[in-house]
Amino acid sequence: FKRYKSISPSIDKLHSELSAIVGKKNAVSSLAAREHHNHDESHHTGGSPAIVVWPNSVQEVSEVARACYLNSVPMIPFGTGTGLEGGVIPKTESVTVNLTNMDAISDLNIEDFDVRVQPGVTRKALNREIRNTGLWFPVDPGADASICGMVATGASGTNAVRYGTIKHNVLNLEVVLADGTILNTGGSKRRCRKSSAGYNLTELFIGSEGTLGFITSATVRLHGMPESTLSAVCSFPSVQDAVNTSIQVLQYSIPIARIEFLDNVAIKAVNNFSKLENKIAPTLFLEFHGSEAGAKEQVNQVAEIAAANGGTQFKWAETVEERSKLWQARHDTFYALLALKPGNKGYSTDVCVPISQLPAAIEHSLSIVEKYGILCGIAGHVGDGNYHCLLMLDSDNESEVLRAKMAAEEIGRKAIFLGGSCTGEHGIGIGKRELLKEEVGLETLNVMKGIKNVLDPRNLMNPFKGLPEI
Ligand SMILES: Cc1cc2c(cc1C)N(C[C@H](O)[C@H](O)[C@H](O)COP(=O)(O)OP(=O)(O)OC[C@H]1O[C@@H](n3cnc4c(N)ncnc43)[C@H](O)[C@@H]1O)c1[nH]c(=O)[nH]c(=O)c1N2
Ligand SMILES: CCCCC(=O)C(=O)O
Ligand SMILES: [Mn+2]
Repeated sequence: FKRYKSISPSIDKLHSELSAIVGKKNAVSSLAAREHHNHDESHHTGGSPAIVVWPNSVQEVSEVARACYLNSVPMIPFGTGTGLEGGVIPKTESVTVNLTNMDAISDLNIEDFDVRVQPGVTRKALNREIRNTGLWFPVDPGADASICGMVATGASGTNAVRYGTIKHNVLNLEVVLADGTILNTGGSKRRCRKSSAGYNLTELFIGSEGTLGFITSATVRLHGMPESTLSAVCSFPSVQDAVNTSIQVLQYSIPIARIEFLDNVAIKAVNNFSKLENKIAPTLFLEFHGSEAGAKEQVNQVAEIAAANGGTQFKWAETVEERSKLWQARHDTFYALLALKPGNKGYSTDVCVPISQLPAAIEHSLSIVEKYGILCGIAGHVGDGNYHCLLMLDSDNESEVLRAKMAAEEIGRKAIFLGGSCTGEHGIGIGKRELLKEEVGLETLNVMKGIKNVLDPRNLMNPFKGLPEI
């Protein structure tokens, strides 16, 4: 294989040092390894890492970090590469640290509803492992992402309206800082539901996108499996009617488990891709969890609200298979939309607004994509006020790339204007660094920069991501 030819001698020296730490076969600069680590699932592009390492323990991560730190070479943590903001893409000559070899699930406390996972554990792997305990881990970005990667991006998904986002489900983190220091954000072995002890360093690392350190294990909360689960689809005369239904469901404090919006384009795409037969109309995918009586009561209340907004009768997913087909289709919406224009890349926006502002935000988004002439499908976790416009673009078409970028920026800016965020769950990554500045303001940004400077004074942890340049 072709070995990477570095421009700086320090990389060759570092390669030998890293091989001595993780073993020769776990410190690689082959073209295949470099290309595997030069992209995520987004449209973003950049360079390839100079070296990829696969540490096997937290001590090895610490020694790898120490070696990179002493050689002043940037490091990029790599989970499962399903991110949508280019977070794992190198922007300078870097070492990518692939954490998937560390895949232990430990400290399962069934009575306390918690468990500890290393970065190689994905959400599906955890749920497989604990399936006979009556517990589950509900945070579900469509992809089978690593749970530590989900912590790093501040992820959520379709269940957040009922079970919270990853932020609400983390009790403690073990992290390795740029200089190799190992620490537990809540203190060693802490796994209590609440703590007022000191600054909340656990939340500091949630959504830090690899810019503050490596997350080498996460202690997360589990939930009891519901006794009864009912799923249904309901279509509406207009986007507003569907969105108003979800707002009213929340206003009545109905503890709905999932309430997901898909527009006409997205419904057409999932029908084709996942062989469903939904009416082409603004649609809600719904799920209810509870005791048998409790879930039915929720259904009756939501059916009444939907009908008052012109919704059709619920179409039920009757069997377990039908239910998982429905939610797999929702999770595959990104790929379903891309299949509408084969060869295109997807540029996903991710705004989150106060729920009362959803109708105005979505209406504005639709006018923006029309203005820029971009094909777009909308899928949203409307129960959280969070939705995605997936802008389809041909990456060889410069004008289209530019127009999509401008559209995404205007959509993000409008959300900020409405009291919302430019990213509800995907993160800032490469593309939203300027919007972050507009969202939090200069004073807050300066505090963030100060924190970055304390934890990573040489700016070696995933530079050019998250924060605008210092
Ligand atoms: C089809 C589809 C659908 C969705 C999504 C993706 C795809 C392909 N996502 C996005 C994605 O799954 C989500 O951002 C995951 O949290 C990324 O986890 P990975 O392990 O793949 O991180 P990945 O390897 O892509 O890294 C992402 C970022 O986190 C950092 N990182 C990763 N592991 C780390 C660690 N152990 N320590 C420190 N930093 C680390 C990286 O450096 C990078 O900056 C999503 N998301 C979502 O929130 N809701 C959703 O609905 C969806 N839906
Ligand atoms: C098209 C949306 C991008 C992925 C995502 O976050 C989701 O499906 O919810
Ligand atoms: Mn999403």
